[in-house]
Amino acid sequence: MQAPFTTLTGFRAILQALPQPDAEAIAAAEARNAQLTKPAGALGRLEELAIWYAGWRGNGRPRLERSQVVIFAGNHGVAARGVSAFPPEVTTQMVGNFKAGGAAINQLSKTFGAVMSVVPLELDRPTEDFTEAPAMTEEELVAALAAGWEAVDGDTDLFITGEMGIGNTTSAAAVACGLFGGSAADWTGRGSGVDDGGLSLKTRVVEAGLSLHAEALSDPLEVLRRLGGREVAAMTGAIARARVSRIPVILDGFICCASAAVLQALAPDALDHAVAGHASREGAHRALLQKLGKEPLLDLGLRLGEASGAVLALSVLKAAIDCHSGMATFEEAGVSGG
Ligand SMILES: O=C(O)c1ccc[n+]([C@@H]2O[C@H](COP(=O)([O-])O)[C@@H](O)[C@H]2O)c1
Ligand SMILES: Cc1cc2nc[nH]c2cc1C
Repeated sequence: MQAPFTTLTGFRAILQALPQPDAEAIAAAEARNAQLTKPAGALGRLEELAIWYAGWRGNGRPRLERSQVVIFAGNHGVAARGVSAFPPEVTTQMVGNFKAGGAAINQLSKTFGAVMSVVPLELDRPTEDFTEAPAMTEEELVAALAAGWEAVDGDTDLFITGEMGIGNTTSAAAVACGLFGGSAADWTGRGSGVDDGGLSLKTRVVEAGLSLHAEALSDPLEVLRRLGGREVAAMTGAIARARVSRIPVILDGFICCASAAVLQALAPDALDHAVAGHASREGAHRALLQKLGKEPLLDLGLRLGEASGAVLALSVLKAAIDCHSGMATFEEAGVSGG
């Protein structure tokens, strides 16, 4: 579906009129949950997950049959500053690997039956180095938001987005710092594996970006335009599209959550359709999840990105829905209630 906005004003307006989950489906799911053959609350967070999912799908006894995973890839001008453990050409090389089926996310998507695709965003035209200029023009930001929006299949039951972009933990740290304040050091981490020297350089780079753009950071979309990147913005657009179509989302790691945070800053309920898939090993991911008010489903020490943690969490969500929709009630099974 073509994005229903061609300007940032248009994108902003969409976020001011978001649909809510279906209250009747939530009530039906709660009633069903109370009758299932288990002590009340014994399935812990699985119960909340199933009821949350039922609300967004508008069905008190939902199914999860079609999951979509989209990986957005972008290159960052700021990568030339030496903020990553890997050279910038790895972004394009990994896109080749995704297309050939050789990356972790290809295997994980296969394991959990998700349809995965990759969307490279002008890889031969990196964003501007945000320590010197805004990363993107307004037109470039709108194009990236629209690319994200248009990548979502309106018929999917669940949406997951991830990214590939050398330098993007620097960009995501700057976006998080721009949105939430604090010092650059609060938001920077080792990304793809920089050493102590790399981490202190990266922190100085984030500081320089924040200081250059300090006067313009009260608007979350300006934070995204000045400090973000194409794949960061595409994830923002995709998560927004899923919200508008009432498609539940599982968030991935640090970069994905920085993209999502922009939406929350624009509309406080914009992420009600999203759960946090996992806690990444990236230093500031937990702090970011706290700002989003999200408790991660998994904590496996991952720091890969490319939607890997979110797709692993899909297994938990699927299990929750299968229990909710497949279990017998006390009456059906002839089991005495407590
Ligand atoms: O998802 C995460 O939390 C995460 C944490 C560390 C690294 N990454 C991945 O590593 C790349 C960014 O690392 P860097 O050091 O180049 O900024 C990018 O392709 C991300 O997918 C992702
Ligand atoms: C090899 C490699 C694979 C990745 N996948 C997601 N981010 C990545 C970063 C690197 C460096």
